[in-house]
Amino acid sequence: MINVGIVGGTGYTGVELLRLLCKHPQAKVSVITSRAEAGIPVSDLYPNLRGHVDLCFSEPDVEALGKCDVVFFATPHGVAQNLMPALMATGTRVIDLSADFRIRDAELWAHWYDQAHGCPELISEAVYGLPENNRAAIKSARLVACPGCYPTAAQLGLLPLLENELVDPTGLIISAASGASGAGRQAKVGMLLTENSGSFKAYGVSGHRHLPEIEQALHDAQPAAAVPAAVTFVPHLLPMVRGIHVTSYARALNPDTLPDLQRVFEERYVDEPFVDVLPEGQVPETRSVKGSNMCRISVCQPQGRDTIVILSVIDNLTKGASGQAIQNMNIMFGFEESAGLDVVALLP
Ligand SMILES: NC(=O)C1=CN([C@@H]2O[C@H](COP(=O)(O)OP(=O)(O)OC[C@H]3O[C@@H](n4cnc5c(N)ncnc54)[C@H](OP(=O)(O)O)[C@@H]3O)[C@@H](O)[C@H]2O)C=CC1
Ligand SMILES: CC(=O)N[C@@H](CCC(=O)OP(=O)(O)O)C(=O)O
Repeated sequence: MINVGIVGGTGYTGVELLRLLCKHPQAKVSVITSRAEAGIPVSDLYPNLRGHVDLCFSEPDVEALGKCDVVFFATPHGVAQNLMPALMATGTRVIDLSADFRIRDAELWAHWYDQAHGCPELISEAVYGLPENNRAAIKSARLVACPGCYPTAAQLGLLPLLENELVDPTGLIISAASGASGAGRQAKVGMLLTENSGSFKAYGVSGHRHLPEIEQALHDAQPAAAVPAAVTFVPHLLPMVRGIHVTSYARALNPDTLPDLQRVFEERYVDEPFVDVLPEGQVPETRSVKGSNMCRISVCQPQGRDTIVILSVIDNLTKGASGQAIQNMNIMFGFEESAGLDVVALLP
């Protein structure tokens, strides 16, 4: 049994970590932090955890966290990077759900996140935590940077095409939509029920901070990588709580010699416990992954034309954040990859 610490336990990804970890056969949460709720029992704030989590929130404290085998950061960007040097000096391993260590170029990070990076010296050590692409490096990592929610769904949809050099990497279009829990628990007017229920809109059209992360990952996916991947990424806000739906469009490089795409996807993910390629002709729904760590994908070539359409859905809080973080923990500690994650989606 390993001891787990969570920094940022009152947020949506923090409480999702607790929901899953309290049933994990080989991990026990022993420290859970919140500055605002320090001293309060977890079950007072989250009654679904009553009888499952017998802990109080505490102030973030490096000494207490350093006694854990692994610490999850479920904090806004800019937080993990400041605590990281002291925490890693204790020898504990770290899984960061925030964006702090996802982008290899510290200046690019500073540009998109509008602040200087507080710990550039550890960026090169961080391993990007998309298990479907990086399992071997995750296993031995001391610091794992979990992918963002949109980047997870977008990459899983596009990787098979880019890895096989089937599509033009410079003309990728990713149209994505997320439920409101993607924005976190902090009060924001735009996230009020009265502001977004019964309505649908795009945001971040001129530039969203997930763009450089997606481009970096898709560029890495190409074997030759001669041309940088260039993506048009447009996120939307869906009037629901959980779920991400991504529609990606990619133009075939050689439409006349395209292989059977359904087979390409099925073969790419045949051994993946958390990627489900749907049978030809079916489309994925967000409700089919709600509360689960699954990504469901379908691929289609409408009218046999040059543009390939890939649909991918995840739960932003599970495969898009906390479930994927636990999947990474399982890999790092040599546990069954699906330990604690064998959850069937909640439908209806
Ligand atoms: N929501 C989602 O779908 C996804 C989120 N992420 C990322 O995961 C991270 C957490 O997201 P989410 O759970 O939505 O965020 P929330 O805003 O819901 O929660 C943030 C948590 O961090 C704590 N916190 C805030 N500031 C600090 C600080 N300076 N020091 C220590 N703790 C702090 C808060 O508690 P307190 O202030 O009391 O200490 C709270 O528990 C973010 O980086 C987010 O971008 C990634 C993928 C998907
Ligand atoms: C609906 C909504 O607002 N979604 C958030 C998702 C960002 C997120 O979760 O941040 P990271 O994955 O980078 O940590 C947004 O667009 O800012």
